[in-house]
Amino acid sequence: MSALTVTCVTKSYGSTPVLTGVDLRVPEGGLTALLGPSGCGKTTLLRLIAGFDDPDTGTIELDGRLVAGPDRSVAAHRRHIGFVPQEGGLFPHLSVAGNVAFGLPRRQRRDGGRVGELLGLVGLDPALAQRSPHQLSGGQQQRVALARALAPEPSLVLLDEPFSSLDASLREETRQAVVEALSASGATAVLVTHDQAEALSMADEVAVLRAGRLVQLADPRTLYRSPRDLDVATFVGESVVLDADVRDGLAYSALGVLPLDRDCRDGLARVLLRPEQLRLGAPGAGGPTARVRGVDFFGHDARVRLQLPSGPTFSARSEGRDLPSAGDDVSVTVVGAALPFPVTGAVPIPDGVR
Ligand SMILES: Nc1ncnc2c1ncn2[C@@H]1O[C@H](COP(=O)(O)OP(=O)(O)OP(=O)(O)O)[C@@H](O)[C@H]1O
Repeated sequence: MSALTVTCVTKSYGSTPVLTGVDLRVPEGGLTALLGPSGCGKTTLLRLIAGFDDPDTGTIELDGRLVAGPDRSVAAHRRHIGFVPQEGGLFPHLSVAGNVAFGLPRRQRRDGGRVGELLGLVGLDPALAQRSPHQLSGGQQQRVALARALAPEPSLVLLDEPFSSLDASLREETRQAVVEALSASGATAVLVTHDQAEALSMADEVAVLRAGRLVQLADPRTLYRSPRDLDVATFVGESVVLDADVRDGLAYSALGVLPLDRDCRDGLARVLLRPEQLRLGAPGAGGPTARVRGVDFFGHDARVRLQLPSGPTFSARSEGRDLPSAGDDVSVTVVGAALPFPVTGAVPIPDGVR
């Protein structure tokens, strides 16, 4: 059964539509990320689910129970939903234990064991229980906020960009702790994020929102490998987009003749590759030659920015060793298949490679 079912939800503020016909199902025990650029309606959808606002049309069901719909709006505090806001929202005058116990049913509030259990669940040392929130790091505060949200064993936990205020190293560690805690508790969760890496690495399913519409709902691998369109493709990861002529199942492109990983009718198309599919070698080692325009070094790997003699630019991902330098010429070969998107109508071929 779906823990959360959103059906054809629409919401406008004044005359501005913010959500249009959104359908979403979140399976029980799953973590679904709502991913989209700023202003696409993620927070609005989360607020409607939480009961902080009502949809104009459509319905929301939690565990099969209608909580929002025509003539029905169950109050937020009766929806049995846990909420983890952007910056934790801990009560500053309460200790860690006080904050966590606040989420517990009244009869369990004096049960120190349960507080310790919840702190353990989110990977925090129970010795922190008597600290004040301001004596914790940002990541620890977010874990306490999650422990508080999980305490009453809610039907659903909503997390609104909970890692956005954390620095990179803390963010990684906190994400992992949150995924583990959610999984161990069996909770169903919806995470709002505009960070594609966060969505792909944490979620069981990712719902991509664009301008108030849900454009794709898929597991992370499917989303990355088979995005519904090029906008989704470039939003969920770095992309190499080539103009191509498709004939008999092959794409004739500036990077050579590429196999396709799904059927595509003959004619003009754009094809998608991911930068990690490109291999760089000495000039003449196979594939076209490109000039290195720059290298962004990340340690574990690097982004090599390239340009073909005919003008188009694109990037490859290369291992951190033996990297070329700006001004070098390299050969570019493609590993694996390209994903085709037929170009409909008489669309002029723009840049070629992005
Ligand atoms: N209470 C409101 N009144 C009027 N317009 C609003 C209101 N809340 C949100 N909006 C508008 O609705 C649109 C969607 O906002 P929302 O906060 O849901 O987007 P978002 O995807 O969560 O963005 P972000 O990632 O920046 O938080 C925006 O254009 C925003 O200005």
